[in-house]
Amino acid sequence: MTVLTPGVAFLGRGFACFSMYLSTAYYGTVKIAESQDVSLPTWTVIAGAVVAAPVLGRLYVVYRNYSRRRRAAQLGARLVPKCQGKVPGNLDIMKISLDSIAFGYPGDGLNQFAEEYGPCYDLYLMHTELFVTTQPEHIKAILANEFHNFQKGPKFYVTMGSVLGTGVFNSDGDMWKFHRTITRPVFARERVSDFDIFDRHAAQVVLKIKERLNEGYPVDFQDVMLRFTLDTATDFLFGSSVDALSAGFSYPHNASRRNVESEQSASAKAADEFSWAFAKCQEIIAVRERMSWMWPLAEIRRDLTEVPMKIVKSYIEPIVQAAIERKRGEPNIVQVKEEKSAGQDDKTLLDYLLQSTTDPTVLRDEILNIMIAGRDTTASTLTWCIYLLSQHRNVLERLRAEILEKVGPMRRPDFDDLKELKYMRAVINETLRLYPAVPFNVRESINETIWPSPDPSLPPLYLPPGTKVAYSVFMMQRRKDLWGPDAEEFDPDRFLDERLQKYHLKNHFIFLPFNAGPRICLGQQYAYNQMSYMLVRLLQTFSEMSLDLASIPPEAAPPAFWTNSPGRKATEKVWPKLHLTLYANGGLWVNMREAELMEA
Ligand code: HEM
Repeated sequence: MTVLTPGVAFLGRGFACFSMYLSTAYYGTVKIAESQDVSLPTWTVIAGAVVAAPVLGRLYVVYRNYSRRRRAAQLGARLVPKCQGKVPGNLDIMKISLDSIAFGYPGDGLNQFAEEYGPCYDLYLMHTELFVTTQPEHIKAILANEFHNFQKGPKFYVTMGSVLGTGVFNSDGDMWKFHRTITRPVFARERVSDFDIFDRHAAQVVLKIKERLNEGYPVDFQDVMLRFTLDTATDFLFGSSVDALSAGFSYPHNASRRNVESEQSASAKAADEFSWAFAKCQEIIAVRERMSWMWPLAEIRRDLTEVPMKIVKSYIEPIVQAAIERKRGEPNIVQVKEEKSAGQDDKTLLDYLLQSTTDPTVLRDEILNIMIAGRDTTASTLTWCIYLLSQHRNVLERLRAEILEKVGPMRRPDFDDLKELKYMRAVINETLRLYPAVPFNVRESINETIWPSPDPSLPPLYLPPGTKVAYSVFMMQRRKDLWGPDAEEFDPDRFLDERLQKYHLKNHFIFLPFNAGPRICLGQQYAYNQMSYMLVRLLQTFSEMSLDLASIPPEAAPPAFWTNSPGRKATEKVWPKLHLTLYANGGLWVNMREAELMEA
C-alpha cells in the first residue's frame, strides 16, 4: 500500500477543501444569478471565487479577532499581547524560532519578546494563536489546576505521531490513563531502589573512562552517559541491556587515532546506529513543532522520520517480538516471576505491558516513549552537571568531600546513603534549574479560560478554546524576578540556604524540571537515584575534571559573537542545543584526574 508523505497528504486535504469551496461558490453564484435571470460565464464565476478566497480568509480572521476581543471584554479580561512581526503571518518570527534551534541559544528570540510583551505573549504564526508563557501561575494552571482543560491535543498527535505513536507522551484521556496505569508499577520504590543495575553499568563507565584517559585522549562524557543510560534503561525496562557501553568510545575530531569501525562488534554498531537514529527522530519532530501547522510543507517528498524510524524499529521490534513469544510459550510469565522472586519484584516493564496487551504496535510505542523518557533526560542532566562541576572547582571539591564522608572512597552507595547526600541533591537540582532536560513543552486548551495577568494592575488574560500554549521551564527557572538577582549563576546553595525559603518554598511552581500534576514524571525517583549513583562512583574515582575545548568540532563550538550576549550565553564553553531534550552540541569533552588513594 502506498503511504502518502505528510506534505502530499496536507496538500491533498488543502486541495479537497479548496475544491469544495469552489464548487459551493460556483453553484451558489449560479443559483443566485438564475434567480435574477442573469447569465454568467463559468470562467468569471470561478475566477471570482479564486480572487475572493484570500479576501474571505482575511475577513474571517478579522471577524474571529473581533469576536475574541468582545468575549474577553465580556469576561472582564484582555487578549494575550500579539507579537508584531515584519512579514504577514509573522513568518519572520517563525524564522527566528527555527533559526534559534539551528544556530541560537535556547530561548533566543523568545527572551526579546518577553522583554517587550511580558512573560506571556502570542507568537500568532500564520494568523493562528501560539501562546508562550513562563509565568508560574500559568504553568500551574496547565499542569495542575486546569489539567483537564489542557491536553497534548490532536495537532500534537499528528506532529509527533510518526515517532511517538500513541505512547504515553503522545496521548490524552483514556489512552494516556491506560499507558500511565500499566507503566506505574515499574517505578515502585523497591524497584527503583535496586542498585544492582546501576552498579554494573557505572562500574563499566568508570573502567572505560580510565582506559581512554590512559590512552591520552579526553572522553566525550555526553556520549558515555547516553550509552550508560541506554544500557541501564534497557536492563531495567526489558531485563537485558543493549550493551552500548561495550562499543569503542569515539575519539575527538582532532585525534591522531580515529574511530575504526571494523573494530566494533555488530551489537556495538547497532547501538551506535540506534543512538543516531533516535536523536535524529527527536530533532525532526522538534522542528515540526516549531513550524506550527505548516510543517508538512517541509516533508512533501518524504516523511523525514521514515529512515531513522526504520532503524529505531529494527532495534526495538526484535525485543518486543521475543517478549511476545516468551509470553506465548509461558502464558503466566508474570505469575511465574512472582512465585520465583518470593516477594521481590523483578518484573520488567515488558512483563507488565504483556499483562495488558500483546499488540506489537502498542508495545513498541510504549517502549520507545519510555526509552526517550529514560535515556536522554538523565544523560542530559549528568552531562550538564559535569559541565558545571568542571567550571566550579569549589563545588566539585565540596561534593566530593560529602561523598567521601558519607559513603567513603570505595563502598557502593545504598538508598540510605543517597538520602544523606544533601549537597549532592542541591547540585543536581541546581543543574536541573539552569539546564532542565525538557526545556520547552506544549499543550492545547479545550475550552476557553482566563489566566491571571502577570502584571496585577492589568485585567486577566483570555484564552480562546483550542489554543496552543508553549511553556518554558528553561526560561522560567532563569528569571531574576522569581529566583533573585543571581538567578543566572550556578550556586547549589540556593537549595540549602535562606534562599530556598525565600524563593522556591514560597512558590513550588517556579521549579518544574519534572513537570507537576497528574502528568508529573513517572521516573523522577529512578532518575535521582541513577544520577546520584553515577556521580558517587565518578567522584570516588576522579578528583578533578576539566573541559577539553579543542576536542569540540569547530562548527559545534559556541559562536564567538556570543560573548557580547546577556546572561549565561556570553560565557558558555559549550553550545546548549535542544530537540526534545537539551544537549551539548558536539559533545562534552573532558579530562579527569584519578584520585590518589591518599586523597581518597
Ligand atoms: C533528569 C531526568 C528526568 C527529567 C528531567 C524528566 C522530566 C520529565 C518531564 C518534564 C515530563 C513531562 C513530559 C510531558 O508531559 O510532556 C516527564 C514525563 C515522564 N517521564 Fe520523565 N524525566 C526524567 C527522567 C525520567 C526517567 C529516567 C524515566 C523512566 C525511566 C522517566 C519517565 C517518564 C514518563 C513515563 C513520563 C510520562 C508521564 C505522563 O505523560 O504521564 N523520566 N519527565
